[in-house]
Amino acid sequence: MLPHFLRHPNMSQLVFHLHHHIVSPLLHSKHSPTSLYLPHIIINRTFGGPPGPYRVTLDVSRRVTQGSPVLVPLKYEEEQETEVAAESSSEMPIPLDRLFIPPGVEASQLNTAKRLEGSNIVISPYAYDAQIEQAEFIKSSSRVEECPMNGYPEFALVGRSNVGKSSLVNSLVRRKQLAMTSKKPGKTQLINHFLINNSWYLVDLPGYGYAIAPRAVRTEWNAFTKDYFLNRKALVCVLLLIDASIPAKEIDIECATWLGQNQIPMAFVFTKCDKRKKRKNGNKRPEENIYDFQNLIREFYQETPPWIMTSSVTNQGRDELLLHIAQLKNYWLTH
Ligand SMILES: Nc1nc2c(ncn2[C@@H]2O[C@H](COP(=O)(O)OP(=O)(O)OP(=O)(O)O)[C@@H](O)[C@H]2O)c(=O)[nH]1
Ligand SMILES: [Mg+2]
Repeated sequence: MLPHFLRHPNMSQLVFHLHHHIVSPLLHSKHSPTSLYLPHIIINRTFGGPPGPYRVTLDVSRRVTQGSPVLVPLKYEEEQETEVAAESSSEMPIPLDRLFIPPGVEASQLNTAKRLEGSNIVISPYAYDAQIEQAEFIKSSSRVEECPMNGYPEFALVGRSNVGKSSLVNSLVRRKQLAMTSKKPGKTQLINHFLINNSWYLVDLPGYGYAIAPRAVRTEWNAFTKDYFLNRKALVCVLLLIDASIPAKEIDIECATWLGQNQIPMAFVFTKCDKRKKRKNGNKRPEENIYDFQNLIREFYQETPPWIMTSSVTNQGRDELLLHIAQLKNYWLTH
């Protein structure tokens, strides 16, 4: 460990300084031909807290094989709990490298940026007009070619059968049964388009991993959804729903991995965060399941993906998810 102590007035200057005076020289110094050592920089500073001074530590012990992707070797850690205006007092601060920075946020804005409660999502200047005033069921389709073709931006809900996709649609639009829900998995078998505020679509997709469905149906689902994810031009973001009341299933990890490897814009929407099963039976809290899940999928994502906690019973995360949808949609419409 090589300790360095720097004083710097703002984060972007600090990062610039670190890269030019510390990271670059280290990367270009005497390394063996097959491997190099990436400095691992720890900056003790809470996101959203006051600017510097920062305590910077260089850890040159991480060996990275040449040819593997060079990740920006910066790690930010909290030194103390600093007051952060946007976060509720009960929430833990999130290190900067675990935050999702949406498009439209400049590096210089990071010092003052706020994040959505119950999520790792930073709020951008495009987070406006988020409320749903009008919601209308448009059609059910069984193939991508049958889906509406007017090019409105689209947000697709995907996830295991019974995870709560249709319930989330109803919670977002504040209607009891706009989307049909059921205790029995496999209720939604078609792609349902809901037109919101006459300007964008919320799409309820059939659930995956529906065990009772014949294998042929499941294979077809895979072919269909992959086609949809890869070729639907108006698809702004896939909302992958994961049940936070239980540990993630293998099929959830598979889906998350596939989306990450194919670089499909997505967000993890954790559902059923109101459900707290008894700990004495070995169950974990939603927060713990969410934490475990992220560790399982981290390596498949180049950048930290966005995640948000929701419940269709208490409507936790409803306004926050709508704000995230709005900031992506508004950016998409203007670029
Ligand atoms: N406690 C709790 N239960 C929920 C929540 N969301 C959904 N459920 C319940 O989970 C069950 C399945 O919900 P659906 O919304 O039909 O699930 P789905 O993902 O649309 O399922 P398919 O259409 O079969 O793919 C229902 O019994 C819901 O009442 C939630 O946030 N909290
Ligand atoms: Mg459904």
